[in-house]
Parts: sequence; structure tokens; C-alpha cells
Amino acid sequence: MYQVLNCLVTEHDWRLVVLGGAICWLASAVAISLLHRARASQGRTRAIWVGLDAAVGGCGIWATHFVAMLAYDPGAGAGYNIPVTLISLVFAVAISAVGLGIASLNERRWTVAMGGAVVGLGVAAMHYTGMMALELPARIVWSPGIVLASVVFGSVFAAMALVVAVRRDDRSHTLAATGLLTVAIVSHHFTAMGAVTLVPDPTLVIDELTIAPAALSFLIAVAAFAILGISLVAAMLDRRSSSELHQQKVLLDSAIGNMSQGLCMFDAEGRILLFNERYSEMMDRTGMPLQGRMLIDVLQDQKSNGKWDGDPDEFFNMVVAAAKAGETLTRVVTRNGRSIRVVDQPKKGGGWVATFEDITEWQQAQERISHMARHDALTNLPNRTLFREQLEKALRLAKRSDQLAVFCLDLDHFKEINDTLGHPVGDALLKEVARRLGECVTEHDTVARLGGDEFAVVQFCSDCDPSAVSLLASHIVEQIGEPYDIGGHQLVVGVSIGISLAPEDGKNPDELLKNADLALYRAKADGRGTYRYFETGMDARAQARRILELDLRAALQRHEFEVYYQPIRDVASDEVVAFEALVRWNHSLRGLISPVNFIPLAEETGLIVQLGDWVLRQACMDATGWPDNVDVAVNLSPVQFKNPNLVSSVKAALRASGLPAHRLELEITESVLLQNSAATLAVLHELRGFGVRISLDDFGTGYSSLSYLRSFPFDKIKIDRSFVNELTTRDDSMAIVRAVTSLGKSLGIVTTAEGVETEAQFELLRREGCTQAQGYLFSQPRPAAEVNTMLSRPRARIVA
Ligand SMILES: Nc1nc2c(ncn2[C@@H]2O[C@@H]3COP(=O)(O)O[C@H]4[C@@H](O)[C@H](n5cnc6c(=O)[nH]c(N)nc65)O[C@@H]4COP(=O)(O)O[C@H]3[C@H]2O)c(=O)[nH]1
Repeated sequence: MYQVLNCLVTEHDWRLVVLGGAICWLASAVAISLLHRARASQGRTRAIWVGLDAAVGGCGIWATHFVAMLAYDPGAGAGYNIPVTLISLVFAVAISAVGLGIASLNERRWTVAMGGAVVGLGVAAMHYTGMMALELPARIVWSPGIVLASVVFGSVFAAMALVVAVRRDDRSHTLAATGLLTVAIVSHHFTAMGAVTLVPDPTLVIDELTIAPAALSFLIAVAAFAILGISLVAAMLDRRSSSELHQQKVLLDSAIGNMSQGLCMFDAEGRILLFNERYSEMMDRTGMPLQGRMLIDVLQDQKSNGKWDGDPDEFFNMVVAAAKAGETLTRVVTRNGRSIRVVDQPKKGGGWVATFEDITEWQQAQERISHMARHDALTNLPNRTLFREQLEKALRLAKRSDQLAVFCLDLDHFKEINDTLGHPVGDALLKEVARRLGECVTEHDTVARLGGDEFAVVQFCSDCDPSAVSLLASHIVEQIGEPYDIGGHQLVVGVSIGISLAPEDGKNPDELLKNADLALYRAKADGRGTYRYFETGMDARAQARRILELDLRAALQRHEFEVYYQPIRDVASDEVVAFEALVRWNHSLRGLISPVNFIPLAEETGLIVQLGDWVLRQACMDATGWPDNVDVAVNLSPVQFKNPNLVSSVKAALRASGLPAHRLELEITESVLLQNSAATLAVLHELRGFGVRISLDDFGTGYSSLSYLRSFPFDKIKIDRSFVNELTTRDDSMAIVRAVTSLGKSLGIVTTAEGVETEAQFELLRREGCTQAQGYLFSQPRPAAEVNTMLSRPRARIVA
């Protein structure tokens, strides 16, 4: 230590020492400030800043050394070897570049310290290379301990300088770092100089390629100018980037200020660095000092004002810890009745960015969508999806003693009401039905609309009487069956109910619904307006029906259908005047199947359109081979009337066969007139318009409304065989037949009695003036090939 101080005090010119110190301070200040720029930039820009920084630092170290060497007078004849002097400058710049590059790599304190230590080694490398350039008639004897101390001083102080510099880019830290870097260079130099002892040796020859100390001052001035020049360039670059930064800041401010989202940026400690107005509005922090404040203080203020109901410490610690761990936090908070989604996104370099989005409307829309997806729009009752979920839940929660029943409901003849009175009336009726159902059940039960006129109920009751299910079912049948007054229409609609019980009829919603549906089918088949419980055999019957349906579809392709004909005789002349076409199914395994067993299924599945079309074409074709005065009657199903192509199908059948239209008779039932009567009547008029005749079949069995006879000028009324059957035994049947025949006579409509089986029936009909008769008395329906036989033989012989 003494040696170092002695060297400094006795062997140096103080004025030059102060000048060297000043150059060193200047270079250190520029180097520290450039280090900040380097660390704030990326990639190539960072490399440029590191390069400039190393050039300034290196020149500073070099100039400081040689100014200090000027201050140190080693004696006459001293000079500096030029190449080695220049190499020492290269070392100073190159090693500083490595150290500064390391220090700019990341935030870690140890990396920065290591970078600083490398810069310190650069100072040492420069110093000792510079000393090697010193040429004088003396030998330099080094004191190794002091040499080591000089290297340690340089590295430790330089490491400290860089660590302080990167801690914060403000004036105090920059000043402290500049001071420490100056100390690093200066302390290293003078400690190293203390390690020198010059031993005169006149034998030593001074190289020619040396530079005199006086000339060296010129080089130092160049280095000092280099420092100043680089500082100037850096300042200009800095200015330019400051103005760019300023512009960017203006842009950023306006973008942040106009965002619909709230935004707040925090540093790693939880201090507010930046926020927009939207943030303070949304989080109810308007008018509160926020800039630079710790979040915890803001929360505590809000807590004391009653605007925050959480635990500020707990919350603050949680968000700070999450940001430190690099976790993104998302939560939804409620402020002033609005729902706000907050996302805390950790940011590079510590801290986090919080964004605040008002999702109130979005949330409401989501709720609406989810409600719509699970409720029926018309009645607002749960739909099938929600019903299944609720049934599933009820099954999960049901205890052994609980009773759970699933009801499937179907309104009877709702379709006809909808078709005749229109959809608005149908909709109003469904709403009213939904309301009445709601009144029938308790708060433990669920009512749902599964679609169309299908409703469902889950009855859930604890420790209740088993008769509760039947009681509810009959109550529903009664309530739904009460008359409705809808838009001035007095309506009556019945309901059929199928019931399945859990767990005996099914353990899951699908099974229970399927079985309740099977029971519903049975309720409908048993005459509607009633309820039925599921029974095990129902499933098998449904299965058989499904097989029949599949068979029916295939039968058309396999040409398994055949048209049979039954003669219709004129009562007065006893001549065959027409044949009724009646379809038969020649099933490959089951033999001949009667239409009563497959026509309803064909109607349900819509296959009747295809089948009816085929019968029509076949019947027209067959009739062309009969005498011209013998007509053909073909049955039309109500379902065929819903097909817009009906008229064109009839025309096509006539055209294809060449049968005159007046020889074709189409038989319809009253139910055809029930559905959308205006459209049906238009079709009937169109058919009649081109000469086809229309008969009203099964008269007396359905609604038997005489108004139908007024609504359309039928060519024929067919009296149902149930009346003919009882003609000789029941007076009322006789009275009905008499009324219909006289009605026909007065309206000029042909009357045909169906199902005539006995001579006595025929005799009565003849007496009452019935126009035509049809029945087993004359012939059963027979294949087309037997038509000629039926035509040629008198009836008595056929019966026999
Ligand atoms: N007990 C008894 N029955 C008699 C007597 N005379 C005729 N019948 C039967 O009465 C039915 C008359 O036909 P429908 O009332 O139109 O009733 C028909 C008709 O509604 C429907 N049907 C038959 N073929 C077709 C078709 O091609 N298209 C449509 N849409 N329906 C058809 O199937 C129903 C039943 O047809 P089928 O079984 O052929 O039954 C025929 C016929 O065989 C009798 O003296 N005594």
C-alpha cells in the first residue's frame, strides 16, 4: 500500500493525474449511458450500441493510462513502442466489447457482474500491454502481489459499476456507476504502477520504432477526441431515437386512451407504471391518485371506502407471485353491476399487464343463447336437451323411497286444428296447454315440450302413494281436455299419455323416454284421450312394427303389391257399373296381407304417396281393358292430399293408360276435408274440372257433418258397411240409410251401400232407393284377371 501511495505522490505529476481522471470520468459516463442503450435494444442495434460502448470504454481506458503515464516520469530517454501501444488499444476495445456484450445479455445480476469483471480484465490487459510498450534504459521489476491486487481492484470495481448501472436507468445510479467505473480504471492503474520498480540498465537498446512521450500526448488527444466524437454520434442517435420514442409515445398514449378495454401496467413490485382512463372508470378508481402508486395502497384505499370487499394483502400477494412465476391470471369481477374480465399477463423484465374488458353484454348474450338452446321458444318450457339433463339429475338424486315417473304426452288431433285453423291458433293452443300442464304439476316436477304437440313430464315425489302417478295422469287428461277459447274459436283437444316408471321401466333417460313413448303409442291405439303404463310386451310389438315398416319399404321395389277389384252393381239394373280397386300385399313370407294392416303404417311413414300412385296407375291401366260403361274407383288417402303433385299424378295415370277421365272415380274420406280445407277443396275442384268423379267414402263413420256435402258437390256418397250390416236388426241404422239415400236423391248424388252381404239387406236398400250396392253378396275383391268372370256371371251364381 505504502509503495502504491509513494509512487502516486512522489512519481506523478498531479496536474496530469487530474486530467487523466477527468478523461476517465468522461469516458466512463459515456460508456455507462451507452450500456443502457445497448440493454434497451435488440439484435443488430444492440450489437452497434455495444460496439460504440466498447470503443468509448476502450479509448477511455487507453487514454487514461497514457495520460497517467505522461504524469509518471520514468526518466530521460523513455519512449513507447508503437505497435505494442496500438495493440494495447485493441485489447482495451476488444475485451471491453466482450464484457459489455455479456452484461447486456440478460437481467441476472451474476451475468452483469461477470461482464463487468471481463471489462476489468480488459483494463488490466491494456495496462500491462501498455507497460510492455514502455522502452527506457532500465529494467522493470514487478511486485506480483500488487499486480494481482491491481487486477482484482479493476475487475471488482468494474463489476460493481455495471451491476449498479443496470439496477435502474436514473441519474443517481448512472452517477454511482460512472464513479465506480472510474475508480476501477484509476485504482487499477495506480495500484499497478505501485508494483513497478525501475532498475537502470544502460545496456538496454531502445527500439527505433518508438514514440516519444510528447508525441504520445498527441495520440491521447486523438483518443479523447474519439471519445467525444463517439459521444456526439451517440447523443445524436439517442436524440433521434428519443424523438422516435416520443412519437411512439404519443401514438401509444392515443391508442391506450381510446381503447375500449381498460389497461394497467405494473412493475415487479406491484407499482402502477401506466394506465388508461377506461381502467380507472371500470375499476371505480376515477379521481384516485394511481400513477406510480403501489397496487396494495390503491386496494387498501378502496377497502376503506367500501369499494373493495376482498383482502387487499392476500390479493396483492397472489397477483405479484403469479407474475413472478410467469402465470397468466384470468378472473371475472363485478363493478357497478357490470361484469369485467381481468387478465393479468406477466411481462418481460418483471411485472404484469392487466387488461379489463366489460363482458356484461357478451355474458347476457351467452346466457340468452344457452337459454334458447335448452328451452322451447314458443312455450319457454325446457326442451328435449334440458329435459334429459333434468331427468338424469332426478335419477341421480332419487332415493329408494322416491317415486319417479316419466310421462310422454301427445295432443289428439292437434295437427288437424293446426291445418284447419292455421298456425297462430295452433301456437296459442300449445301455449295454453303448456300453461295448464304447469298448473297440474308441483314444483318438484318438470314439464317440457319435446317438439310439435309432444310434451313430457317428470313426476318426482318422495314417500308418496303409488296412486299419485295415475292421479296426476287423469288430472292432466281432464285439464287439457277442458274447452279452450282461442282467437274466438271454441276448441276441444284431448291428450294421450304414456307413462314409464323408474327404475323398473328404465334406469336412464333414454330407456324411460322410449318406454313412455311405447306406452303413449298404446294409449293412442286404445282410443286416445287416456293414459297407459308401459308394459314389457310393448317393446316387442314396436319391434314387430319396425320390421313391418322396413318390409313395406322393400315391398315396393320387390313388386309385392297387387290390385284386387270388387264389383259395384247398379241396384235397379243389377248390372256391374264399376269396380273398386283394393290393394293387396303378397308378402314373400307372411302371405297375403290385408290393407287394414299396412295402410295406416304406409300413411304414417309417407310411403302411401308412392304406393297410392302405383295403385292409381295400375287401376287405370286395368280399367282400359274393361267395357266402356264400367268405371274404376280408387281410394285416396288424406296423406296423398298433402302431396302437391297429386293432380299431376292423376293426370299422368290417365294419360299413360288412355282411360277417359269420366271413368275414374276417386274415393276420399271425411278426414281429407278436415285438413287445410281451402287447399283440399281447390285440389278436388281441379280434379273434377277435368272430368274425374269424387265419392265420399265411409259416410257416417267420422264427423258425418252434412256441411261437407255442402262444401263440395260430391258425385257419390258411400254408406259405410257398419250401417248396412245392421240394417235388418237396428232401426236407427235403417233410419240413417233412409236419410242418406233420400238426401242423395234430393241432391242428385249417387248413393252406394257398402258391405252388402245378404239378399235381405239388398232388398231393403233397393226399396229405400239406394242407387248402387257393393259387398260379398256379389263378390269379394278378386285379382284383375277375374274381372271378366265377375262381369259375365249373374250375382246369384257367384255367391253360390
Ligand atoms: N266385411 C265385409 N267387408 C267388405 C264387404 N265388401 C267389401 N268389403 C271390404 O270393405 C273394404 C272397402 O274398402 P274401403 O272402405 O275403402 O276400405 C279400404 C280402404 O280404406 C283401404 N284401402 C284398400 N286399398 C287401398 C288403396 O289402394 N289406397 C288407399 N288409400 N286405401 C286403400 O283399406 C280398407 C280396407 O280394404 P279391404 O280390406 O280390401 O276391405 C274392403 C273390402 O274388402 C262385405 O260385404 N263385408
